[in-house]
Amino acid sequence: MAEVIVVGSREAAGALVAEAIERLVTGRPDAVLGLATGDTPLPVYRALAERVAVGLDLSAVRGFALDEYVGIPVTHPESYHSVIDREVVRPLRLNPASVHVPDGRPLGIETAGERYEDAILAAGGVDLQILGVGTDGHIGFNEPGSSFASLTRVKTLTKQTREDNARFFDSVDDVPIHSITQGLGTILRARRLVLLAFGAAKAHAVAAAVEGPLTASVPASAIQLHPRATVVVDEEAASMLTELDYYLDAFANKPTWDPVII
Ligand SMILES: N[C@@H]1[C@@H](O)[C@H](O)[C@@H](COP(=O)(O)O)O[C@@H]1O
Repeated sequence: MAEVIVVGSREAAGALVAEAIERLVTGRPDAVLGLATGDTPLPVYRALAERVAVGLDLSAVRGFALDEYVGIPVTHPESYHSVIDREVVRPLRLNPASVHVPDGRPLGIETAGERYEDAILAAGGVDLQILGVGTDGHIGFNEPGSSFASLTRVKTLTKQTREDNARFFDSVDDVPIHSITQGLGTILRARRLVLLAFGAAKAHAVAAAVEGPLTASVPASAIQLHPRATVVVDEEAASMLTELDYYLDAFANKPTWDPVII
């Protein structure tokens, strides 16, 4: 099962995951990070940027974003190319040439998924994958029904996801209909998974992912198949977990030899 860690705030979650990433990179300067977009991972990136400001060197780190919209120019401010550049590459002083985002441009889109898979394999795989979760239980843009074996490919977004993401665009009609996303099979190959979720709106998705049946209807439930998955949530996002007391107890009694996340 996934290890569940309940934190008091988004900032505390960011600090916890940033510390694990610093440990990872200290041991392996060219570690490969799986990068999520959305609001959820921002506290992690902010906490890492603070560490970079006081000397942490992430310049050899490599990165692979989870997903990208299809059908908007890469230069669009809400393309995940732009978001990753703005929220991750620049503040963390990563080498832009080492950070990859799926190619959502129409030309060659049929083979873009395969090319992305090849690039991840050539990099030696993802060491630590950061994940958020959609209110409908999607991870990346793997909408409900996505195969647990899926690899990077084009997915049609659900109405719910387009409505959730409309806040980044002028209107819901401006949210692209298609995306290109790492598959659940791709995500499960990462050596470590860290799924973050904050706020009551995510409580249902978190409970379904951690404790619900393994089902393609809740793509995030795929994390139950991963041997090293950690779920970092605030109290609101944890509020529908039936076994909450057990998770709190397990974390309070975590063996000292067992590091948090990494
Ligand atoms: N493709 C992204 C997901 O990777 C992200 O997890 C989800 C939740 O977003 P937020 O973290 O803003 O709630 O939104 C988008 O759909």
